[in-house]
Amino acid sequence: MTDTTAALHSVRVELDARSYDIRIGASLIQGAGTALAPLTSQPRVFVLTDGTVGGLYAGDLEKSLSAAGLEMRLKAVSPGEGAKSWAILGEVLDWLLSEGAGRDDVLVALGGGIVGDLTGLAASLMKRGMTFVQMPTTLLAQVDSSVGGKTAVNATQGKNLVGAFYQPALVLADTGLLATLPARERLAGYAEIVKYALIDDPAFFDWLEKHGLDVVALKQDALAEAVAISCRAKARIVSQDERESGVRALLNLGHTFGHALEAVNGFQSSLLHGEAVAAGMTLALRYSARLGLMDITDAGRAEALLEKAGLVTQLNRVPGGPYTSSALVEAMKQDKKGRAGKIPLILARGLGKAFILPDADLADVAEFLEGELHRS
Ligand SMILES: NC(=O)c1ccc[n+]([C@@H]2O[C@H](COP(=O)([O-])OP(=O)(O)OC[C@H]3O[C@@H](n4cnc5c(N)ncnc54)[C@H](O)[C@@H]3O)[C@@H](O)[C@H]2O)c1
Ligand SMILES: O=C(O)C(=O)C[C@@H](O)[C@H](O)[C@H](O)COP(=O)(O)O
Ligand SMILES: [Zn+2]
Repeated sequence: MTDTTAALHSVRVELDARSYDIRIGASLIQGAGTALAPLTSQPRVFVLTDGTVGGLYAGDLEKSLSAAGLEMRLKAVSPGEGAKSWAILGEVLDWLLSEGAGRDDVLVALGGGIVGDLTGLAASLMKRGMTFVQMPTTLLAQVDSSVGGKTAVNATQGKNLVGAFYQPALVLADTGLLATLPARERLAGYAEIVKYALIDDPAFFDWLEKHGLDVVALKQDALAEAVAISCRAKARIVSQDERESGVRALLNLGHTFGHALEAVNGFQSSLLHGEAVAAGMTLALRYSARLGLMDITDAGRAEALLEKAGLVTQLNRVPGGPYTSSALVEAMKQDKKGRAGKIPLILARGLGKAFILPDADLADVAEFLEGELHRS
């Protein structure tokens, strides 16, 4: 019999005692029980999901857990960024406490980045840390949010402002689950894939120019390749700088602008995180060109790659808003990377040549954004 649960790719995140594997492949959910059993001494596994993902996949997960002698205890939150809130985090912790969960229990995030960020933070807080497993079900979560241990909820003041670094013990990325993902969500994940190419992998950028649409169309070979390349890139950076004191900030390319767009939009579903990052990366590259750091035609090549897939890159066409340069710059000041009044920006000296500018001139950024808001 063919082993449909075999991982196609396995990527190791090296973090001393907190090292873990990312397994990537189709049908991994069928072997989830076998993969999780060694992580717990308890006969049950706690699973947090959202209503949509739970409706689609909680049954498959339960079957697999049950075949491994594990009972599933499930909670579903409402889909959407609103779940990354204090109120919902409190509900999740109340649920775990009322179920008697302990440090030796496993808490699984079955869902996209929203469920993953919320679940990871709950796992870090429960009795100061219970075992946490990521089962990412969106493209974005498989290439980015399930890896690296950033967990958070949002605040009215800004994105991800309350959180912790808390690594999972295992990531099971079943690429088969992406078959039900809406097209718009696929594109949001694609934006974070393009990010890795723009950070430090020009060969991957060239590959995406040829095969990017196959990734978005979920053609299995291209998809598995792109997920594995992305996870390797993220694992390499996280292994060097787990808590973002240096090089990890590169993973924030496009995010200072992107998070500002999300905050001004009020975290509504009219603007997804990945959509904000696509526009944010374009702004970062165009601002780099304005500073004379990179060629505007290279910034245009990156913009064309994103646009060809269907992502909106021009600030004046970004959904949500209204966005003003002053509101965006105010929101940028909440960036967690800021120190002593300085706001760093991730900029680029070319495609695949991102770097950290430690102290952005926000008056100049405001003038730049004003121009972008009127770009034709
Ligand atoms: N921790 C990190 O390092 C990190 C990295 C990137 C993004 N993030 C965060 O991740 C969040 C965005 O995550 P996301 O884009 O995965 O969004 P998401 O979690 O909202 O999922 C997207 C939508 O798709 C649905 N869905 C999920 N999987 C599905 C499937 N297989 N089939 C059908 N529908 C499915 C969900 O119900 C949801 O409505 C943001 O809050 C962002 O800040 C965190
Ligand atoms: O893992 C990282 O580091 C990232 O920056 C990945 C980003 O794609 C992600 O959106 C992350 O949540 C942003 O973190 P933040 O610290 O800027 O809130
Ligand atoms: Zn992101």
